[in-house]
Amino acid sequence: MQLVLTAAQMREAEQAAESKYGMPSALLMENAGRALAEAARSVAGPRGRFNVVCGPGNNGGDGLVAARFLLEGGARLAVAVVGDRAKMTAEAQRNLKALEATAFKAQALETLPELGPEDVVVDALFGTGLSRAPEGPFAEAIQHIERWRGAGAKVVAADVPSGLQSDTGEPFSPCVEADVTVAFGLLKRGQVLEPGASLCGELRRVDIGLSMAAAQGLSGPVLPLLVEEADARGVLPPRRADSHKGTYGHVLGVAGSRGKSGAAALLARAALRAGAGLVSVATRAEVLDAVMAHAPEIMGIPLEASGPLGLADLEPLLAAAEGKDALVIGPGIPRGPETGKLIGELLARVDADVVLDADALNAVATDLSILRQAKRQVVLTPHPGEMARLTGLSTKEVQARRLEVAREFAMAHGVTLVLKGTRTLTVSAEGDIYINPTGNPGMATGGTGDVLSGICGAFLAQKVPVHEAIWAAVYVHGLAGDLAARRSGQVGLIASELLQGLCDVWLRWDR
Ligand SMILES: NC(=O)C1=CN([C@@H]2O[C@H](COP(=O)(O)OP(=O)(O)OC[C@H]3O[C@@H](n4cnc5c(N)ncnc54)[C@H](O)[C@@H]3O)[C@@H](O)[C@H]2O)[C@@H](O)CC1
Ligand SMILES: [K+]
Repeated sequence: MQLVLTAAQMREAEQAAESKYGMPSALLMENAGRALAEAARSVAGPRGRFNVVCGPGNNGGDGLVAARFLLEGGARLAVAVVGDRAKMTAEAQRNLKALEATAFKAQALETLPELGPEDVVVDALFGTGLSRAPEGPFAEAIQHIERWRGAGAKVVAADVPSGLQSDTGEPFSPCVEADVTVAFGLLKRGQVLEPGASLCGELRRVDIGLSMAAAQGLSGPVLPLLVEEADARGVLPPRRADSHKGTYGHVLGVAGSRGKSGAAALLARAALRAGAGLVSVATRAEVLDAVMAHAPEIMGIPLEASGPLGLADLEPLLAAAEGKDALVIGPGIPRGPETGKLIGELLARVDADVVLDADALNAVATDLSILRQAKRQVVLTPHPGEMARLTGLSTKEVQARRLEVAREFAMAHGVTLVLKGTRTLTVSAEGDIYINPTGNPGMATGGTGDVLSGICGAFLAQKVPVHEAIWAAVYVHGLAGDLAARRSGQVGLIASELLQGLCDVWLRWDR
């Protein structure tokens, strides 16, 4: 897991490094610039040359340090300092002086050489201190960088692609698009939230000597965590030689209806592929055969009442839930006026963790107080539209404040919340935020949500503690999509291919 900070928190950490731990910022900058030079070298061709574009702040200072190291290493390079030299920060000025202590001189932007495919641009115009849209010479500098990139040069950004807002991931216009972004010390929000994450290209975090203790007790918003592959890989307990199907838990899916039997099948098959020992599906009697036709491993429980799910289904569902380790309610269910009440009764009485998805979310939106009455853990997996219904906000408002909206809801209602979308967020009932890096736009297709709910159910049934089970399920789901897209392409990807993708995940992890 990687901590993700705001620009203000990053400044605070840097100040703490200096005042509490004796790491002067000049030394941090030296380390940052050196790592930046190494990254630039790593993407250059054998005869590559370097254009280093520096701004007035400490980001420019990093660029000047990098230039000094590149020069020392014998690289062919040109450096431009954009803006008024008199307004540069003291650290940047000092590094300009150190660079120009030799015969080497920084030059005007317009006089930098044109670049081609072997070459590299170091973008050190703005970092976390960017406060408004770049204009005048700064905008021109970004246009130069874009042109060189268009000609095939690689762009290596110092900390943040210049023009990107490091707290939100939203770009100003213009904004640099980088091939590699070297993140100094700790990650910033704009590097992991889209569209910022894409504008960063490959993100390489480097240590710059910032004491990790400096990241403790920072003020401001809670620090989200970026989930990494090693975290997700370690979550499922190893399969012991002497285990049996009971060891891996029994998932009950309450899902499907006429015309939507596939939702139940995807949920159930995903739960099986995610390692659940047994999977049962409770659904309207008339569609049970259709659901079970998808996989002989599924066990079926017919719900004999008719019409939308309601209180008439309560007793059969309570009986079906006996001895189950996790329930997944929602994909493809027939929703009616009593569905929310039914779910409330189940939450209060069933002795298993419950995942609510799809129409189950819409059903509980009218009375959220039932969430607090739950006997065990509750997990909600809304997409932004469902989140809007749950909160009474517009989808646009949800998307504009994803972290905050998700966290407020999870804490207010005591649930684990998965807010789907690019960079899906998982928020624990305690308010811890996990940002997911896996997945791709090919997964924006019907049924992928049903697969996710099945994976969540399977991990819970395998007794993984809820706070880990869910961010791990989200990670695995996205990775399954990434691996499946290698066969089908993003355009061709369909939800049932995520099931094979899940197997690819287990093979990749030797599980
Ligand atoms: N403070 C430290 O100890 C360290 C800082 N580091 C670097 O410092 C960066 C942050 O440095 P700064 O806070 O100096 O900020 P930046 O270097 O990102 O630039 C901000 C400067 O540009 C000005 N500015 C902001 N937006 C502008 C615009 N649109 N047009 C024209 N001028 C604009 C600001 O007034 C300020 O002078 C980090 O991203 C990182 O690269 C690293 O060297 C590591 C150590
Ligand atoms: K930059």
